[in-house]
Amino acid sequence: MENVKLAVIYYSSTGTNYQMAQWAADGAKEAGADVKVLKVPETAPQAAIDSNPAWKAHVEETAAVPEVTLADLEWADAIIFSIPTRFGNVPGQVKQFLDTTGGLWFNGKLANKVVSAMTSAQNAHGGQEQTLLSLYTTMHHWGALVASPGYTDPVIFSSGGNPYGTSVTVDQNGKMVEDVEATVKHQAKRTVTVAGWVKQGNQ
Ligand SMILES: Cc1cc2nc3c(=O)[nH]c(=O)nc-3n(C[C@H](O)[C@H](O)[C@H](O)COP(=O)(O)O)c2cc1C
Repeated sequence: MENVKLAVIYYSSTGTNYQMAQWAADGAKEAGADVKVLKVPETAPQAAIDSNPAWKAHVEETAAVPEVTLADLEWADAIIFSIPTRFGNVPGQVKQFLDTTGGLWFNGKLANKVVSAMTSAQNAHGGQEQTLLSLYTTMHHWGALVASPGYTDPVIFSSGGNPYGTSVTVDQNGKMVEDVEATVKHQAKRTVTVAGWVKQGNQ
């Protein structure tokens, strides 16, 4: 999908969603998209980060990843979010960022973005689907076009079968339980393909 600009926007405390964002970027690049991987700014107090060695290490390892800005949202034709489940909802860091998009929304700059989302949780039924739907609520208000994967490829059945977006379970050691790499890449390709159709139709 030449010319499709994709922002992969992630939040991650301990690396899972960072890895999923990288796979999404790889899948979209294979499909020919122009891709940026961007992190949602951290808002937690440093003391909270320091209290969890895995969180602290991840923040340090990803210090060089650019933080998402409103200009990135305006630039993108397509957006893939990758965010962990927090009590069946989006992390506060993500909500904080979404709540800065009012000006873009007011000026119609978020309408017709093609979006999809991915998530992770510690439990197999710990709220993954609800987290994706919570995020998609905001996408509907944006006037974005949600390109959920549905069951558009057999690979989706091999990794938990979540039609709302790829989701993965993370064990006590922070390791992914299901192998979702191919599913993430399929979702990324589908998102930029749909964005290409929308873009072409607009020209
Ligand atoms: C405040 C908080 C709330 C969480 N809520 C849930 C939950 O409702 N269900 C669940 O299965 N896991 C929950 N988790 C576990 C996270 O979803 C898990 O650590 C995350 O998916 C790992 O992603 P990351 O490595 O990208 O940070 C919670 C974690 C935190 C810190």
